[in-house]
Amino acid sequence: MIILKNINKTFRIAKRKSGFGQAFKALFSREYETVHALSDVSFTINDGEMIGYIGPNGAGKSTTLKIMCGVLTPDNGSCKIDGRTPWQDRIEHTKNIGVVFGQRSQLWWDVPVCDSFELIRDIYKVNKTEYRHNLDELVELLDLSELLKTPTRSLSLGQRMRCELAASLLHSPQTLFLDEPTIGLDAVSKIAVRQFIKKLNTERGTTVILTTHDMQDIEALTERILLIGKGRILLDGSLLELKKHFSTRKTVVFEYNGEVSKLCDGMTVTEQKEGRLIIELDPLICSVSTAIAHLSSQVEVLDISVSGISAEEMVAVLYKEYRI
Ligand SMILES: Nc1ncnc2c1ncn2[C@@H]1O[C@H](COP(=O)(O)OP(=O)(O)OP(=O)(O)O)[C@@H](O)[C@H]1O
Repeated sequence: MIILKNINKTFRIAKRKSGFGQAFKALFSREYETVHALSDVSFTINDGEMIGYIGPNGAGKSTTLKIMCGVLTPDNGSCKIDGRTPWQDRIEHTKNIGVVFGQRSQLWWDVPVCDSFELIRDIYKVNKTEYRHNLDELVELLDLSELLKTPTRSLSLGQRMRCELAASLLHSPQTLFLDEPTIGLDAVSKIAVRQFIKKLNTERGTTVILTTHDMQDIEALTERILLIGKGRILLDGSLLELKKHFSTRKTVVFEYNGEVSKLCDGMTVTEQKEGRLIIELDPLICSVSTAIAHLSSQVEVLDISVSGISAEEMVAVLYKEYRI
């Protein structure tokens, strides 16, 4: 279980004006400014949950993750992960977590992937049987057999990300922190990585904390989202409930034969051509079933699809609403 209570973190940054004269002056007297990266951040995550931790650039996501991993110490507040304080019980804590930072690598650049894995086994002191079992499973699930003998520097981004995921899981951690795990991946690799994370959560019960700007990751993986903006937690809720709350309209696409002569109140046409009609519905005025009945009475309906707000649209609304 992860419990964060009133975590604050500030960074002190040296201010420097441009120009050689100012650079020289800064050698003798420096001015500093304080950045409040996290302000009173509190939340609880239960074992086996998969959380989407979202917010705009600079909101404080990576800082929170680094505190939870024990890399950064907060100014004050408490963080307990399975009863341990990450920055105080670092060795014991590290044995129980896996971390993937999409922009950084934990693999040794010039050595074959399998050698990096062996080094990780040594660092984490994973016993041979457990290592063999985990490696076999990960090689199969992530399709790594062709990659093990390749040096990391020769891997494509998607191949490296699959190896990074495997590296973070060789010691069977109970909690996995993922910071933008699908950044820069092509569509096929993204789907493979998402499927793997989902499987890990359902089959091994691994707790997953995922930060991403890719709302398709959120849509595919998480049921609960935590929204952070300007260092403060602004919202903590179920993705489905949020979507329902923000879904003030529905989009219905009709494929049909014939002539649509009239629409009813609450329907707005966004596109109409060659037997295809896309309408936006205001559900308070016109329900989906009313719209279907109304159009079916005029034309032969061949196909219908209904969609609500996407996670992407919802997050755009949220960011606007909270002015972050
Ligand atoms: N080491 C550091 N030194 C100084 N300021 C920092 C440091 N790390 C983070 N910050 C500042 O803290 C704030 C939060 O940064 P953080 O990296 O946590 O944001 P983020 O939500 O992960 O952003 P992104 O989505 O762009 O990765 C930012 O204003 C950032 O400039």
